[in-house]
Amino acid sequence: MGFATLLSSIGASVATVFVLYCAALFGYRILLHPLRSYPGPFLAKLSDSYAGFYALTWRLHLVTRRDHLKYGPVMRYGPNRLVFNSAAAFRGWPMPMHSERVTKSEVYRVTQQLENVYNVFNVRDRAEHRLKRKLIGRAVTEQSMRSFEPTMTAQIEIFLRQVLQAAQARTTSERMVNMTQPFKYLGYDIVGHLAFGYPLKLQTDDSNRFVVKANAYGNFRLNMYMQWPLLRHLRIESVLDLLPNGLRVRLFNLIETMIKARLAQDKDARRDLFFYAADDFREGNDGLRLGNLWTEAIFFLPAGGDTTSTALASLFFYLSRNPVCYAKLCDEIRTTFRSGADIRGGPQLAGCSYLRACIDEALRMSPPVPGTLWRQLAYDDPHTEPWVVDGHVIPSGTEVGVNIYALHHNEEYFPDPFSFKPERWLAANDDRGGESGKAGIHNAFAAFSAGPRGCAGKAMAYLEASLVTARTLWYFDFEAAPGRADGKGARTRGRTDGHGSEGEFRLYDVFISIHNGPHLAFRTRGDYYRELTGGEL
Ligand code: HEM
Repeated sequence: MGFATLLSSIGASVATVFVLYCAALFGYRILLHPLRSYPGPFLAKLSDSYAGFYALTWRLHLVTRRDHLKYGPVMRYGPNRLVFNSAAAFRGWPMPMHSERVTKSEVYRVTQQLENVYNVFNVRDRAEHRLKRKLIGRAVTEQSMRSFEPTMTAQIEIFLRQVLQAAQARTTSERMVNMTQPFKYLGYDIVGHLAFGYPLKLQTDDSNRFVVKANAYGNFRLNMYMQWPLLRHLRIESVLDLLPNGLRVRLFNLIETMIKARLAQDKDARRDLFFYAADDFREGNDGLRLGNLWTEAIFFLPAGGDTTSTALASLFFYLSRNPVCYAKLCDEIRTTFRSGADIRGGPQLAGCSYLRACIDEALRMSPPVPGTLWRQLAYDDPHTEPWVVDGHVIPSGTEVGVNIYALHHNEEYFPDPFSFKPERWLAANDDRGGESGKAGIHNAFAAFSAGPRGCAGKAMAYLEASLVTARTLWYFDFEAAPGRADGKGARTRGRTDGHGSEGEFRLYDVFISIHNGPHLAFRTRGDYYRELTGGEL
């Protein structure tokens, strides 16, 4: 037998074995698998490539909602995955009897850089998580926020002075601002101070602005891995690391600079994340990089920098398209406070119930984390009774999730889901127990997730969003910039997985949301703005 013949017969045997393996695997998944009777897209039952493909196109949140409309409230969305679209399923896992039994699923491991180094976001061991959460949580408690507020306010004032510049510009195009950028820069500047007391200065200098793009690419890659874990073996990041001056390399260098700058100061120099966590989070065996502090920083910066800016961009979008809501909110802010400087965290700001309702409604319609957060029964769960989610007994090894975007647009909880209606959050104040009442819709509000793995920075997010919105409306008026479509045209002709309506702020899902716009035109309100310029015109 010639060499070529030998080679081709080996090739044919390998191909046959592969085809038989796939046939057996797919046959098992369709005919014998414990999830076989659940409805769902056929390809998703065979392989995670279905979700992986839509993650690649940034539309997985839209497609998941569309599929729920077709297949119902529980569907098989991967060989071992079930996704639910009900408040009962969402509230089910943080219920006391469940919370100790459930943890983040295996897929979060794809976000680890080293096998045994975890951060608060991806750690799966519950005892280890409790410890990390306690340390990280200290930096973002309501009490810590009170001492951090002056730093946050100083950054917000930079933002407001830039808005003033735009409002006073001569030409229409200069007066128009694409709000995605200033909100991203503000978000990162604030979280840079909160993490390591570090002035990232994205608002005033473009040297570090690449972090926004670097984190968006990083999240996109990780989201792909989370949806289609097989892709992880491609190790794209190793290739990216070879690119001199690539975004990932620059991001890592910047984080190293931030940590080193903070290490050079006294621990007590400021009340930042480092202050609270430095004694427990040390350098790794390989030095600073990949140590605990490093891995926490890699997560903390986008967690705090990207999310709140999405909440603000979508809120400003909806306010600029809903004049009645805009007027009501202005009235609340402008009658509650006596000056812009008077707008601070505390009972008065917390008492602005319409403001809070507007923020919640924006978070509902355009959630900064729009996807499915996968959970699994903890590997060391000592209980013998089954894990039940919304009446379904979950077979062992199954990953379960609720898609935040789909739940937030579920008409059962949010009638007319593509309309911006802050009133829905106020309407049922007297009907706390009722299904359609406040308690009912709060149960289906998942923007911050819930339970022990819910967002640690929720208090900070509300403070930041409230201060920015209230102070902007104190000094300025704004409207949608003429000639800019923003949300319009979101429906793609012939496609059924487009965004729901023309009035929706378009988000793209890369685990966090990315977006563009809204484009707004600002006007100063009377001469209140002089407070920002020290009295100068
Ligand atoms: C509107 C703004 C925000 C939204 C919508 C949001 C949403 C979320 C969500 C959905 C999770 C759960 C992720 C998962 O299960 O995989 C989460 C986790 C987390 N968030 Fe936020 N977040 C926001 C702002 C912030 C801020 C400002 C910080 C801190 C500076 C922060 C810190 C964290 C941390 C530390 C976790 C991990 C919690 C844990 O696993 O124990 N977040 N966030």
